[in-house]
Amino acid sequence: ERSCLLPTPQARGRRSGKKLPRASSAQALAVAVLARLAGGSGWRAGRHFGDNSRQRPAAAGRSEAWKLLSLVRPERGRLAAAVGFLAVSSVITMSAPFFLGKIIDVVYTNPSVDYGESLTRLCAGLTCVFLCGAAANAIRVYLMQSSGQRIVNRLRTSLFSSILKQEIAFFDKTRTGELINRLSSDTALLGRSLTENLSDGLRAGAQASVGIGMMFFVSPNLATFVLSVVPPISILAVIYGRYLRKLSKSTQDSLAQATQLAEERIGNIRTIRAFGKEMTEVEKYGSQVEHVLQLARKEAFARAGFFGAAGLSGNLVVLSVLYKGGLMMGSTHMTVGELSSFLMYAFWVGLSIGGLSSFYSELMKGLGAGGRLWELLERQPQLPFNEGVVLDEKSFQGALEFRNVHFAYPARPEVLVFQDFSLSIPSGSITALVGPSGSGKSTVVSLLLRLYDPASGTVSLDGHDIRQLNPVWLRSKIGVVSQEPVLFSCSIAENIAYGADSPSSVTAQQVQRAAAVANATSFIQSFPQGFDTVVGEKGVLLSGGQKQRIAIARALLKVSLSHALDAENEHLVQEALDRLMEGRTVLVIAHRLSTIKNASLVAVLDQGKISEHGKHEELLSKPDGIYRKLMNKQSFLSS
Ligand SMILES: Nc1ncnc2c1ncn2[C@@H]1O[C@H](COP(=O)(O)OP(=O)(O)OP(=O)(O)O)[C@@H](O)[C@H]1O
Repeated sequence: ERSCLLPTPQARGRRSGKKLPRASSAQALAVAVLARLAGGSGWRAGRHFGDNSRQRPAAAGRSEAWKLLSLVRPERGRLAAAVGFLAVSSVITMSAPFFLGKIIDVVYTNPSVDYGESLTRLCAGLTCVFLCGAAANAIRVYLMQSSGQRIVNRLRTSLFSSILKQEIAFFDKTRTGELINRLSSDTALLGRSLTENLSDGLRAGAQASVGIGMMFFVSPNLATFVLSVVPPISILAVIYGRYLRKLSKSTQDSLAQATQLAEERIGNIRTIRAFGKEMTEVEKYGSQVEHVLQLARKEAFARAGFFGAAGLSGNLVVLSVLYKGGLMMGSTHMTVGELSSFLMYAFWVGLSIGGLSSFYSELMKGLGAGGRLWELLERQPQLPFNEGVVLDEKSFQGALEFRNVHFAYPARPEVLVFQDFSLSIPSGSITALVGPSGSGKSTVVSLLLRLYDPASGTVSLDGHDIRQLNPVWLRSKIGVVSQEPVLFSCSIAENIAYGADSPSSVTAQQVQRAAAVANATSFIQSFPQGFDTVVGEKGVLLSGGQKQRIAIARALLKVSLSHALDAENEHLVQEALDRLMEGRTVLVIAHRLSTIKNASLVAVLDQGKISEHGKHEELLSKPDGIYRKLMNKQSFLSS
């Protein structure tokens, strides 16, 4: 049952008087309560609760580069310091081969002279310089990483806030996993790209160019030779690298699927436990990770080839440099120290070029993540989040009215749920809303909560269109209790067959029979794919009662249906509901006769509008009335 309860001053006098409807807690789906407040009058225009989510974020509409800069700006002090330390450590790193070559020459060319003292001085000096280089590098890494983390934290907080302010229709259309990915990996990717990766890239770029310069300085001949050999190898490496990335992406995708399965099953552990399906789920997960393993094996094979070839070509380049350098030494164009320096520079250049290529791919990943993040960060909620008028609480009556409302869910715009729907719920009344499953009873509550706006027509509270009211304030006056069964992201047939001990051996006839007993056949057959319609997070969106009937069919395949609450429990919940409804305007969405009989008014919802409205007895006395037919069908529920 779903109810809305609205307060009235008069209702106070009735507190101890009128008996309230006995809404069945076992069937309770939702109770919406408009809290009761004392008298007064008028609008309090222009009051806002907190921030205004419809204001455009500061970065909106600016260029991509400007947006990135706006993220980095708060960290500019730390980042500038990090770049300074980066310059110091790079200069030291790149001067090392030159001085190490000098040391080798001192040792090698003066074997007969006593070079011990100058060697000690040179080594001690270089050790101090290296220590400074190491310290500068450590400080750089710390500053970059901590700035990156701060940027990521700021990004995550604004993103989470932006997500939570989106309208409900956005969540109808967007998968949760996608949003979680934005929050966790995309923010981390962008943060890293802007800090550590940028600094690694800067360092690699500086070291590669200084290294190449020094190679030419030490030996122009040898440098020309190396630079004619390396580029073709690099091109091959880039092509192979792309292939590897593709493979690695398939592995990641397959892993993501396995993770999604695990996430859903862990989240629904109670249902799995109740059906004793732990081992079935373990098997399903096992076959998913087996697929990941197959892809990972292929990737490992490709990687093994790549690293083997990379190592071999590196060694071959070094060998050819030694060979050519050796020949040059023989003809006295080069000293042994120069050859050593050259080799060390070549080594650094190789490392730096590798660093540059990973900088590039990380940068691309970061920019891709950034694009996706901006889209979400700058998305304007289509319904206001926390702005609008707040009614003066003293004059608050709690009278509700739906006038000529047309409505279709944004996720299914082609299906009109309401067509010219009008309903008046007087202040302090108890109105029961009845109607066939899927007729839009829950939608009435959603419109009341302003989770969606009608396409046309108005929903008003005390005569004020709720579109002018602050939704946060409006919802603060409404309490909702709901009870929804959980379905898995697979077909309706699989969801029903899930109840059997061995789902694979369940026949289509058994599934259909269970659905028929659970009164689910007609709505299932109304879907184009019938029993093969995929439901759950990715599938079509079902009404609460439709989901319940699928769940009932699922339970029917296992054991006979049992009630969720025992009598005592039900009594306790009922008492709480009675207290909740006391002195309030109540809208009960009811199936039970006992509940409906106690309502002051009954409204029958059929084909998008109210088809009958009046007292229970009046409606029941109409010979061909829809209400009468509905009651006849559902009377077994009143027991
Ligand atoms: N979020 C949604 N997006 C798209 N369609 C929806 C959504 N929620 C419900 N619907 C559809 O809107 C129609 C009305 O649903 P609603 O939940 O209001 O029915 P109901 O009368 O409360 O049904 P029940 O008694 O079975 O709970 C149904 O056809 C349903 O499939």
